[in-house]
Amino acid sequence: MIEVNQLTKRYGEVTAVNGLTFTVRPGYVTGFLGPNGAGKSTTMRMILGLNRPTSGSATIDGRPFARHRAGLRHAGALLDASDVHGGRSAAAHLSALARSNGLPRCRVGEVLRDVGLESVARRRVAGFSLGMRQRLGIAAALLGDAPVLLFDEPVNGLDPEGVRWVRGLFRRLAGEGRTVLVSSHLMSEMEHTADRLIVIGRGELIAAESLTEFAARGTGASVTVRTPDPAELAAVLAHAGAHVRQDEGAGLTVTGLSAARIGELAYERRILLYELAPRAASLEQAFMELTAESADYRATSPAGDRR
Ligand SMILES: Nc1ncnc2c1ncn2[C@@H]1O[C@H](COP(=O)(O)OP(=O)(O)OP(=O)(O)O)[C@@H](O)[C@H]1O
Repeated sequence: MIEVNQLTKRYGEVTAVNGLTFTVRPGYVTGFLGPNGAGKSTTMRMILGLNRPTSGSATIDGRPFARHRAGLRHAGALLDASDVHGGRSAAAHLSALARSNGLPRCRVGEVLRDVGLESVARRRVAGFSLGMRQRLGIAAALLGDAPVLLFDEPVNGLDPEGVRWVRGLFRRLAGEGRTVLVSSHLMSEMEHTADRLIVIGRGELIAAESLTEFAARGTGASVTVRTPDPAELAAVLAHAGAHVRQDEGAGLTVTGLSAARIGELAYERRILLYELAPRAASLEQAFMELTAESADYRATSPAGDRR
């Protein structure tokens, strides 16, 4: 489990992370999302003890990472795939890591197999593509067979087959009961990978919840209602502040009221309901809406419309 409590990091005038509090639970893939510059990498580096917080704390299984004596056995991470000595082979790079962390040499062959780099194990990393470097970075994260794993933008440079593979890998790792935190600035990458989301913008927490809960926050969220008396129900709901659209047949599409509130109002007026179905907004839409204010670098249309 990763626990972040009131974590703050300032670089001079820049506040990269501002009072972040969240928990990342074992057994799930948790997506760590935010626009470019939101503070994801800085937060991950603080969790791993590589950056010192200005204030607040981050712990892995109850202790700061630096206080875990067997570092890589406790938490593995892919932070920057280009951060490898190009003159070394993949196997030599992983062997050096295994040696310095007191891990058995046999792990090197195992993780190279896990990430599909077995056939190029003896090749110099300088000749690797970005996708191969990502796989090598993932292999390094897996080396210690750690219960807690962090991956910063792991999908960068992977081809579609690689993306599918990495999704399957994260699901398997979470299925084994590990804590898996994966950062991305794209909701489309997380939609099919993550069970839960932590969303930040300008260093501050926007959401920490399931995908379903997050999607329900978008303004595109609506409730479909069917009743034998649509005109009367539409009038009641409009009076309560909802926007109501009458669909073909006896259906209404309602925005601005929860399904629970619609059910209560119908019950109070003794209006029969045949169907009461919440429809979530798309995750992408919710993400764009909730982070619009905090996106530093987003193109605007000529009219300045940010949607
Ligand atoms: N060493 C540093 N010195 C000064 N400012 C920094 C430093 N590291 C990060 N920042 C600033 O902190 C903010 C957060 O950066 P960070 O790299 O953590 O964001 P991110 O969410 O990982 O972004 P991206 O998706 O673009 O990788 C940015 O404004 C960045 O310019």
